[in-house]
Amino acid sequence: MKIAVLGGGNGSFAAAGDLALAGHDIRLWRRNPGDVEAHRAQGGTIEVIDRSGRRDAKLATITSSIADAIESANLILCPAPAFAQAAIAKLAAPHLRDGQVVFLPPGTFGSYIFARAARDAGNRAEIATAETGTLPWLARKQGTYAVRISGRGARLPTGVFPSRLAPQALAVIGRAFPNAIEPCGDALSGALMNAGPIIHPPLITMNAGPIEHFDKWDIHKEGTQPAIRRVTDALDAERIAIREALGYRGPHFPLADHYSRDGEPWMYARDAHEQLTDSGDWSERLILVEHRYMLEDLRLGLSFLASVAALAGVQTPLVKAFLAIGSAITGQDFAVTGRTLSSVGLGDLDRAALQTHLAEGFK
Ligand SMILES: NC(=O)C1=CN([C@@H]2O[C@H](COP(=O)(O)OP(=O)(O)OC[C@H]3O[C@@H](n4cnc5c(N)ncnc54)[C@H](OP(=O)(O)O)[C@@H]3O)[C@@H](O)[C@H]2O)C=CC1
Ligand SMILES: CC(C)(CO)C(=O)C(=O)O
Repeated sequence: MKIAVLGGGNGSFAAAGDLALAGHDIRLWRRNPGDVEAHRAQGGTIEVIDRSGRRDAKLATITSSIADAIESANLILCPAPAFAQAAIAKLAAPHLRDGQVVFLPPGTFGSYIFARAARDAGNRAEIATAETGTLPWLARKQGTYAVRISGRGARLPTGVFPSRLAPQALAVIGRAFPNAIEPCGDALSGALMNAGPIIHPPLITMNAGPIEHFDKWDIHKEGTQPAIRRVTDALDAERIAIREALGYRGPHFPLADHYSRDGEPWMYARDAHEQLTDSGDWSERLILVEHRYMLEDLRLGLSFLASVAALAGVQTPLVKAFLAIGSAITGQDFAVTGRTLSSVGLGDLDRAALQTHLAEGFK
């Protein structure tokens, strides 16, 4: 299948490399022409490192023209941080065509931002946008053209906008992720599966001391202690309460299952947490005020959860507490700079009107 992969971070390199090795025709788009030229000069490959060893994946195209990347792609994959979505969506919007599917792993409701950008660009093509709860690869770049994959997505709960197009959209996405895609309803349900805003805020704020003191700190190894896990579970309970109040059925993919040795498997294979900590790749230098854990998951992810909680009538004391702590750490008011239903253009809708819009799309 022809797949456009947008972005140049860990997730985009893992996606491009892994899907090329699986036999797909990969068109990688990056914003910086210099990075694209250098990658072409290197030969246009990505070295994928995993339990099977090291393999070179040859990409079909590497380009800084998003139109070229998207043209004739069946699936457009955007594994970029949520704060990049609006800019990328605006560039892609005029070029999207009937039948194409845009998939954001994960999304923070970015699937709606892509759909609205197409609409705002006057593009009336019948496209579907979709999102799931995590990146289908636990991945860190190892140098400029190599990426280590420590785990892969096994179950990807996926919501689609508009949800009336879900059967067609999920069939396309399923060709790239065989046996992993699980329909979870509309795009808001997909957004409410996102694990990043649950796992990262407690890890980075409760580890703020060691993160700032040491050159490198592994938030998943030494940084994941029982008190933090208890807070993460309580924060996750707020996310699940929002889902239930809005009528979304389970499974809700509680984050606790990610750490568990029995019970329901989570989104990655059962030993993923151990694989991740054993890799050593998450022993990182984190600049708290700049890192995506703060500016993506805490600022955008939790502010979005807070706004949906308000619509659903659910109390979310921990969501609010972490937003306040994040704002204090960064000196930025996340109530102003965050993502909300209003900031994506849905502030005027009540619950029923929102659910109809998510099912039907733009008229
Ligand atoms: N990595 C992982 O293991 C996991 C990641 N996730 C999630 O997956 C997503 C991707 O994560 P990851 O790849 O690690 O993140 P990175 O921090 O590696 O992504 C950064 C990349 O995003 C691209 N980017 C940033 N801003 C823009 C922009 N305005 N326009 C175009 N491209 C932009 C840049 O590409 P360029 O270099 O070309 O400029 C940059 O290299 C995030 O939502 C993350 O939370 C979830 C679970 C695991
Ligand atoms: C590995 C994981 C799931 C937790 O930090 C992640 O989201 C990341 O590295 O960005």
